[in-house]
Amino acid sequence: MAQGKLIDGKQIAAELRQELKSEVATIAIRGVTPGLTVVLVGNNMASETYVRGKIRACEEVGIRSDLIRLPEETEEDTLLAEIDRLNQDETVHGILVQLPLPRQISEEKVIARIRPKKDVDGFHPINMGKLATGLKGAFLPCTPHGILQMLKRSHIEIAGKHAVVVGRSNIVGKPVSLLLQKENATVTMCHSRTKDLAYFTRQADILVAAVGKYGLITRDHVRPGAVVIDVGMNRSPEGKLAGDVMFEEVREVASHITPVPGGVGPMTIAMLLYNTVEAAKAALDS
Ligand SMILES: Nc1nc(=O)c2c([nH]1)NC[C@@H]1CN(c3ccc(C(=O)N[C@@H](CCC(=O)O)C(=O)O)cc3)C=[N+]21
Ligand SMILES: [Mg+2]
Repeated sequence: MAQGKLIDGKQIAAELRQELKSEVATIAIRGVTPGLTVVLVGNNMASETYVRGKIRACEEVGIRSDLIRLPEETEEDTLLAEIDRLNQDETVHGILVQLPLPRQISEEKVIARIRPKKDVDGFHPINMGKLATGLKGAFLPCTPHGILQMLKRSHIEIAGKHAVVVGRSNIVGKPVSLLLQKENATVTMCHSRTKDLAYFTRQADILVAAVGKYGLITRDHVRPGAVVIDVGMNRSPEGKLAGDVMFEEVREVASHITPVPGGVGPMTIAMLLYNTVEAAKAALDS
């Protein structure tokens, strides 16, 4: 049986971290250590895992990381005041408030409060707006940027190709479609209200699945030879970490495919480090 090539996000992310490590060393000569502060509110099991991964990755490349833990019942004003303090702190180049937040706190308000220059997630409306209008100097959101890096470093051509994005979230679907358009792909966006999803996905040269629904993309959704990027983070019925794509059967028709775990996730973290280093460099030059 034919097998699509694995796009090894874990491996590519490791390469990126090595590149960033030498970049950090160069900045250190000028007396600055890039600093990332992660704010974690409440007790979310998945968030604990992700935050641990981010902090370990920072250590590896020489980025100083701080973790601020706030209790589940934290009031919105308390968190906003904490962000104000971090906005003022010159040793903090990047601020990341781990999502989701407890229900009493508006994520929208919190994201808007972070200084755009420290918004290493790329979620602030200023950064999103810059991306949408093609203005320079925006932090690119980490998952979409990571996907682009995986495609480029796997020598997959984007220009002129039909990219189909399933999912329209602010964090992945919308920004990845903008980035793919910028790279001259023809982009189709699908979502939960799309009728006959397979009709659209079967036309994709590059298929990005970013819905968060186990088993959404089957062999029947994929054109032979397509490149398949799986952004989903779900549990299979057996309790294993799995994406939106039925990996084994889709791999038999795809030319390239990303696994879960070991695909998009590690790239997201690598691009967070990248943005933090960029933030520190920008602070040096200002
Ligand atoms: N402000 C904010 N920024 C984020 O970037 C952000 C967030 N909030 N909230 C949650 C999501 C999720 N996310 C992941 C990052 C890495 C992996 C990752 O490295 N996953 C590993 C597996 C990890 C495991 O074993 O569970 C992998 O795919 O190989 C997954 C998920 C970042 N997020
Ligand atoms: Mg909320």
